[in-house]
Amino acid sequence: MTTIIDGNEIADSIQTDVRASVETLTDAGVRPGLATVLMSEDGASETYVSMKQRACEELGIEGSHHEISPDASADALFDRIDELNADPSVHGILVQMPVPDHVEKRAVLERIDPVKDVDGFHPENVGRLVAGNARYKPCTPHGVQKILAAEGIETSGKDAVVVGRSDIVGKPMANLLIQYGEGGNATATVCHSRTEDLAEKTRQADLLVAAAGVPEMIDGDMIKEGATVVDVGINRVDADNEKGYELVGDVEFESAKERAGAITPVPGGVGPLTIAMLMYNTVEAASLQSDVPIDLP
Ligand SMILES: Nc1nc(=O)c2c([nH]1)NC[C@@H]1CN(c3ccc(C(=O)N[C@@H](CCC(=O)O)C(=O)O)cc3)C=[N+]21
Repeated sequence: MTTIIDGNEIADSIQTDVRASVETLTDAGVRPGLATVLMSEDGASETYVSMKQRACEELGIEGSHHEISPDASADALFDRIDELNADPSVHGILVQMPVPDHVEKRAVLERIDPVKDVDGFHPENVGRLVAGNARYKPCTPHGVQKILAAEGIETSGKDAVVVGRSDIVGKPMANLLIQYGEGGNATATVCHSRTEDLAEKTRQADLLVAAAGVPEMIDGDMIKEGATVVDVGINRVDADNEKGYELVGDVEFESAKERAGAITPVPGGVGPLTIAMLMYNTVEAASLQSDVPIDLP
């Protein structure tokens, strides 16, 4: 029997722990604060940012949202980041990606105070992660590790294949998988658009993480019998419904579930964990910046 992993349930349980830490901090006079910054009019980006703000509200985190016109200068964004860096009530800053083409993404990530970088994208935090001394683990790969832990899926000694080499998912995911400790000790292979014979690689995987951003590119034929399949893709494809689109993953769910031992759906798989781990990193950030200890698993 294939296990269909319930990401919402795992995210809820993490949020319960996060809520307890929010209370610890608030009782000590520190209300955790997260600032989201959006420089885009893209519908999906607006949806994701509002989901993050809603999660803040539910957990007692002070959320503030900042919109900057996509036509504004890069300096308008940098000035706002500087203000948020200097604001002691803001412990975490998230600049929603993508930013417009005239704004250099790298410069944005480097502008955020690394202690407030709850995405974990600043080069200092990337370096710390690779060195095995992470400050904030990037939310999506960290969420994948939480899914594996919640389902009791062993990674140690296993063949893990990550499809996609992005800075926000593929690279940090592979790094976490090869690290010492729980959720690590795997043999990780990273595949991408130039990989020759992708299916030959994915069929070796005990754990397959699909994070290429290509709708339904992984089908059942590419999956080893009994493998764990984690689908990170969240793709909007045109559909004949009132929204005009539906969400599909990077995995063709119907054929994949016939082969997988366990599989995450889209929606309701990794997505909710990404939000939960952002909240987790925000309370970590508040604790670090205030020296009030918290106890998060
Ligand atoms: N600086 C930055 N940090 C991010 O973490 C970041 C970002 N930029 N840019 C865009 C991506 C995308 N992302 C999602 C998070 C949760 C869901 C999620 O919860 N999805 C629901 C469905 C949502 C729906 O209905 O549209 C689900 O999968 O069940 C989706 C997408 C965070 N991102």
